[in-house]
Amino acid sequence: ETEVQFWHAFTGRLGDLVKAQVEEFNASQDEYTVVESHKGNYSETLNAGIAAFRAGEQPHILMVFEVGTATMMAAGGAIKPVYEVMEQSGASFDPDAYIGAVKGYYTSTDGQMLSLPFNSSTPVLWVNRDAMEAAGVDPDTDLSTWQKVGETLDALKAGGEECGLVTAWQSWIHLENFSAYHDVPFASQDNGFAGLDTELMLNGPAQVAHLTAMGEWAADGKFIYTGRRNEGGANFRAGECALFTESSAGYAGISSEAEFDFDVRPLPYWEGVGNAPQNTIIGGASLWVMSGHEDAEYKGVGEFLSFLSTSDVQASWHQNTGYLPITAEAGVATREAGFYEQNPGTDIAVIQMTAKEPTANSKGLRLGSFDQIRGIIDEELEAIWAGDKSAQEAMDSAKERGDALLRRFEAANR
Ligand SMILES: O=P(O)(O)OC[C@H](O)CO
Repeated sequence: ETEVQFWHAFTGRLGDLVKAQVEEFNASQDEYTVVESHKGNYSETLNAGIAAFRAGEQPHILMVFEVGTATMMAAGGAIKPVYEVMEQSGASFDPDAYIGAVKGYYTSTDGQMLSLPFNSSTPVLWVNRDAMEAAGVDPDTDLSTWQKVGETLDALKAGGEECGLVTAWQSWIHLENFSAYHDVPFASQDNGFAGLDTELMLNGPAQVAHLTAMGEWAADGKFIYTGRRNEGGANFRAGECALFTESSAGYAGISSEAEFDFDVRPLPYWEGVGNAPQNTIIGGASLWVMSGHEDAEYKGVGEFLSFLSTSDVQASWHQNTGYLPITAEAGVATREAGFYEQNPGTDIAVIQMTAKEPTANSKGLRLGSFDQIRGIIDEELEAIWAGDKSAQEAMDSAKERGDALLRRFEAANR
């Protein structure tokens, strides 16, 4: 059997679910064997793929988080665009079946799909209802705006809650999505979509006001900082925190581990700031096919990607994980099966991302070296939470340091 190597970044419940998908595909036919390997977190997996390519040992399929998209798009000869793989493999593939907001992110300017939007998410607010109740706060309290969240954090603290708010992916949620959701730019040139000559604009008044409030909540012990990625998930799932801003895909772990009553709400916005609520943007990852392999192997890659996009596989993936259903058909099948009625709130992510026509500020981000830039942003945010810098100082510095990397990327990819 022809072997297809698939490198991904999933552990825990998500890792088990990917394994199950691969096993199902392998059992469904006898021409190809997909071999899945966990290569660390999203950044480690991206770096492992790049290093392997340089050594001529690249896998066929590499999971790359949304942050690495511009880097992969600029990687030219290292990748084989998905539309080409599908065309050549003859596997069934209908690019129009994918929902626009998801497809658009991974499509070239001339409308060709470059990578498969396998696991796409958007951030939401997770609520530990038992923790709210224990602190004497009505679990149905309106948490739609950050103004209301601020009041609730006061009430939670007064009721003895030691971790009012925790977050995953601070830059993604509190800066990148924050900017889109309030319809303010994160970077110039339509957040990088319109050209490589883009500069960060994350130090604007809306972002600074939000981070100032978060910094005050951190100083008061109402927002607890746990790490740059999804470390806070462990605290939330253990029942230690009341509110958790995290990916819709937090559902996979929360639904399988939480021993408390939880619900999910739209990401809060600041009433009166920008055009909030606009729409939130995509996160998660997509599957990139790497160049340098045999035709017969690409045929197997095409069959596997086609299998992953089938309505049944997508519908159950969406329902088990909280990732968006990447095809319209999988969304309809999920609704018709009564899943959203039985699991209220699980359709919030799709609605939040697609309810409004995206603006130039809310289509997403396309910035080179963005994994490294996120590292800079994380460092600067940590300085705010620690009380070492004001939000304005930290974001001015993030802009200056991040822009230097954007200039280098521009020079290398002109
Ligand atoms: O947890 P995920 O897979 O939804 O990813 C969240 C962020 O997009 C990572 O950059």
